[in-house]
Amino acid sequence: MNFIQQLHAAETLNHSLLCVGLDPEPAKFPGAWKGDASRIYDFCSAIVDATKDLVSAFKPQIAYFAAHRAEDQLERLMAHIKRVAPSVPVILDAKRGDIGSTAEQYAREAFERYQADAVTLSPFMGFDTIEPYLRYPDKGAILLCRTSNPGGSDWQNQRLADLPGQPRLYEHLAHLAETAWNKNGQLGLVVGATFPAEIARVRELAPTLPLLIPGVGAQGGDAVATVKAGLREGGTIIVNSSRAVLYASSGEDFAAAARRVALQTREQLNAAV
Ligand SMILES: O=c1ccn([C@@H]2O[C@H](COP(=O)(O)O)[C@@H](O)[C@H]2O)c(=O)[nH]1
Repeated sequence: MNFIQQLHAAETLNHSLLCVGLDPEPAKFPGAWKGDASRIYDFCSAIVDATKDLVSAFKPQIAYFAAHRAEDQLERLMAHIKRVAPSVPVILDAKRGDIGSTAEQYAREAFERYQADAVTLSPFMGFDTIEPYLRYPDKGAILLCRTSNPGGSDWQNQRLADLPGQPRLYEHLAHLAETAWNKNGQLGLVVGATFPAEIARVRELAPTLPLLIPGVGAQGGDAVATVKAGLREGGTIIVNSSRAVLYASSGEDFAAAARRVALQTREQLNAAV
């Protein structure tokens, strides 16, 4: 099964559009684990175990592991997810972007070292920096398009004066990703839940691509508006929530609390379909 097929299978199995983001911050860990980076695996695997039947994907963000020299724990976590939730695809949020020879190494890191099913990429350096990831035919490559942060507007909303109709940068990227760049149907796009109008515009330009949508929960994005703007027959959405789920409780009940928030979020998304 390729990434897109895996995603659809997990959506159906778990009746979910929710992706739980795995952004471990030891300073926020419960009880005796607080501040202890050697507990990153224990914390994240407990979250996985508590939510694995509620999600369409998991999304570990690599910086939260690398910052604590915890790449070995990320490897163990990826293996754990494959073992306990083999139907749930894992998106490695790495936002890589570099020349082709370096991109080949990043692709090996994501797909061979970590066994990710998809990876997030910055398309800023052009198609030759994306192509090495597409040599893994079963894997997904999800390109930053209209990001959830306010500063995303600095570049992504600028108009490209040389192109017919002067599209905005994010609009042109959405078009390329739906058409010329999507050689084997492996691409998806990142669009922030904080900008529902832009989600709708990206969906117009890229009717079939999966949209990874971070920004509900801690960033305040509207779950209902996200579903209305992004979900179409033939074009799914992967709605990510990280901190709101991970840190729903700072006590020993953190995994049960994470499950409650994941369940509520899944139901909110499903009610908007
Ligand atoms: O535009 C983007 C792209 C990626 N992210 C990532 O998603 C999560 C969001 O975490 P929350 O705690 O739910 O806010 C995080 O890993 C970001 O690096 C994003 O927020 N916006």
